[in-house]
Formats: sequence, structure tokens, C-alpha cells
Amino acid sequence: MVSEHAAQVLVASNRGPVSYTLREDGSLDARRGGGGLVSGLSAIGQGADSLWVCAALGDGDREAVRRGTGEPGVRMLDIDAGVHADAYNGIANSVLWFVHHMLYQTPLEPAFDAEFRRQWAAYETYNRAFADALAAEAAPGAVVLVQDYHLCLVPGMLRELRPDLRIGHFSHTPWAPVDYFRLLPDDIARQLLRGLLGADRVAFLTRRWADAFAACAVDVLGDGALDGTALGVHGLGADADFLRARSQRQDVEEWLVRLRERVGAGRRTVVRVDRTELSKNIVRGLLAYRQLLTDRPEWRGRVVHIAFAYPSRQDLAVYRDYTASVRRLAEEINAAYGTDDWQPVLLELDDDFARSLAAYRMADVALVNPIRDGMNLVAKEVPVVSDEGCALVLSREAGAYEELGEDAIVVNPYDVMATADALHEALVMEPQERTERTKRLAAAATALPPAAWFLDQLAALASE
Ligand SMILES: O=P(O)(O)OC[C@H]1O[C@@H](O)[C@H](O)[C@@H](O)[C@@H]1O
Repeated sequence: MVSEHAAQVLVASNRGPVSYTLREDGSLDARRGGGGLVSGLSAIGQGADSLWVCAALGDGDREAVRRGTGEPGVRMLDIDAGVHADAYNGIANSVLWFVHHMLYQTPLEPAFDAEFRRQWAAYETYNRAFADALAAEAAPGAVVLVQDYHLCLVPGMLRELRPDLRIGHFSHTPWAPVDYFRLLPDDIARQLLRGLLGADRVAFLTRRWADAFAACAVDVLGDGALDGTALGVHGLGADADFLRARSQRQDVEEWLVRLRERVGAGRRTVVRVDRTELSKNIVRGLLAYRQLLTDRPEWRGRVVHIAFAYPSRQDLAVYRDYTASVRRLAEEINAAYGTDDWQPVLLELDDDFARSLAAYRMADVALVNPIRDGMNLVAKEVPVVSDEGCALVLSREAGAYEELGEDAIVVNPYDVMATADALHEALVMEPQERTERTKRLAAAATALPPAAWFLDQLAALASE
């Protein structure tokens, strides 16, 4: 049955725009997240006609659902915690994320065994909960925008329940090339593709990922697989107005002073800001920085690597191990090269947005070297807020490369020696060239800000 307050535009994603924590006194603390979707949805006026369907992720969220104290315009689904853990950690983050980012390596090769099948059943249940909720909440002919690899089966399920809806799916990740996608069991590969192709439109951050998806669909499902589904590309850009205003606030100014003090007068900075995420390639970034100090002793004492890596998916052992190896390597570099008044690596493993913005502003070099990345917004944000221009060392495997490649120093993310050379090249770039490149990078990075990115998708869905 369709809800009496049916919505015209619906967004569905695992993580929603708000999260709750339960305070000791029993009250709930609501925190609004940032990101492209949040600002995109506010562009069409979140509220009356729009609804965001997401999963309750922790005890605070579940309590908010039980008390019915949720925000207007947001519906959290209280899916069984075990089902959610299997779908999110087991399938979405350990299988689909690994396939699309090509992260499997010995000894992490996939074994699609009985445990995988059990988790896959949870993934189906979890997707079904979203499809049912969307079917109940959508007005006749409404537009539904389903997000990411957590919810690949939703478009197909929803299409069966509500053939009247206009359904779009957007992937914020890369899409795997055919041979890698074929690691998945055949029936699962078919189910994922059929699920997505239940949408009227399937969209990606770059042409490269859209082409890879199309190739997989034809290879697995045969010619004609894409009939009836449009393919779209929308390269999410940085939100210049928000970033420029936010980066001038007092807390960022205070961090600038503190960071400058920690770096020391007259030293250059190489900055990176990431989730502690395997695909971000933080370890090879540190290895390249160490190589720079080894090969070019003239940089010792004259450069500091600021690495902010905030915690992510720590329920998974492989992420915890990765975080530990990042910490270990940074300590090794500091022990090997540091002196009484120079710490070569400033590593922080917690999240502080104001501190990150301060680092963006003062960066001489930004290091963005992911193994694979859907887009990578750090590469787009740094040039927008940089105080004096910043040279960008950018992986050719980041989606952002398609738009920023010309003015970046481009690296193969596996090539530590070439990355070390690129860091040197970036550090010695003439100030004027750096300023000019930064201007061009900022223009390209802001070509499609979040609100326009979101409205473009709605318009395309309505017209195709
Ligand atoms: O697992 P989390 O913390 O909710 O993060 C999920 C998101 O992580 C981002 O890095 C990806 O670009 C998104 O595609 C993804 O949805």
C-alpha cells in the first residue's frame, strides 16, 4: 500500500544524511552528515515532496526509529542488525568493494563458499527491505534515485513492485573490468547486473566506469542486455561556495597556526587526507615519500608529509591491519630520518574536518594516489581552497584523472619510484606555474557542483 504522504523524489542509500548517538542521560544526539547527496537534495528543497530512505546503522539510529523521533524527510529502516552486518560488511564492503576496486591479492583471494552464500541471502533481504519501503513511500510516477553497491538489487525489485516509477541507480565507485568482475559466481554476477538493469537509467562518475559496466552487462547477459536502460555519466564536482566559506572560519585559522608550528618555518608540505582505506594506497604513498628522502637527501629537514587518515570500516580485520601498517611505516620513517627539530611524517588517524581544511590551505603538494577510486574529491577540493597554489600528484586510476589529468603530475599508483620522482617534481614546481595550474584545476574541479550534479540526474531521468 502506498503511504498517504507519498513522495515525488526519493533517494535510497545505506548511510543516510543524519546519524544518532544515545547520550548517557538517554537523550538522542542527531548529527547531519555532509557530502554531495545531502547538498544535492537540499537543492530541490528537502521536506514535503522528497524522502531519503536509509538504514539505521547503530544503536542510536535504532533507538531513534523506535521512538519515532526521526527527521522529517528521512526514513530509517531498522533492518535486523545481523542481516545488516552480513550485507554491509560481508557482501558490500568485503566483496563488491573489493571487486570494483580490484583489491583482491594473496592471501585475500575470494572464496565464494557457504559463508558467502549465507551473507548473500542477507544482502538480498537487506535490498528487499529498501525496495519494499520505497514502493510504499513513492507517489505514482515518482523518481527514485538508488545509490551505490550496497543496493544493486533494489532497482529490479522495485521495478516489479512499482512499474510506474522512474528509477535511477548511481554508482559512486569504479566498475570492475570484465575479467575481474567474472571472479564473482556466474549466478551472482547475473543477479547484480539484472538488479541494476531494472533501473531506467544507470549512472557513474566517469565514462570509464560506465563503459566497464556496459562491457560486463553484454559479456554476462548477452547482446541487448542494455536495451531499455540508459547509461549516464555525471562527474561530481567540489562545492566551491561551501568550501571557500568553511575554510575561512575561525577553527580552520586556529588549525593553520598549529599545523604551521608543527611543520616548522620554511618547510614544504606534502598533504594527503583519506579514509584509512585499502584502495587509497596510503602505504605506497609513505614508501614513495621515504624513497624521496633516501634518493634526494637535500629534502631532509626541508619537507614534512602531513597524512590525515581517518578511521573507516574498523569492523573488518583487513582495515584494522591496514591502519596498523600505515601507523608502523610512518613511525619507521620518523625513527629513521627524524631529528630533534624535524618530524618527517605527521600522521593523524582521526577525523577533523577543520584540520583537514587547514592542511588543504597550506599544502605545497597534494598526494592523491589511489589504486582505484570512483572520483576522489580530495583532488578536487584542495585546488579550490589552496592559499598559495598547490601541485597535485594524482593517480591515473582515480576518476578525477579524467577531468584533472592535464594539470596534475600523473602517476601509476603501484610505481613507488615514479611516485617519489613525481613528489620531487611537484616540490620544485615554479610558483607561477603552480598558481596557474591550481587555477585551472579549481575550475575543472567545480564544473559540476553537487546541486547541479543532482539536478542533472533528475532531469535526465525525466527525459530519457
Ligand atoms: O562504508 P561507508 O563509511 O558508509 O562509506 C561508503 C562510501 O564510501 C565512499 O568512500 C565511497 O565513495 C562511496 O561509494 C561509499 O558509499
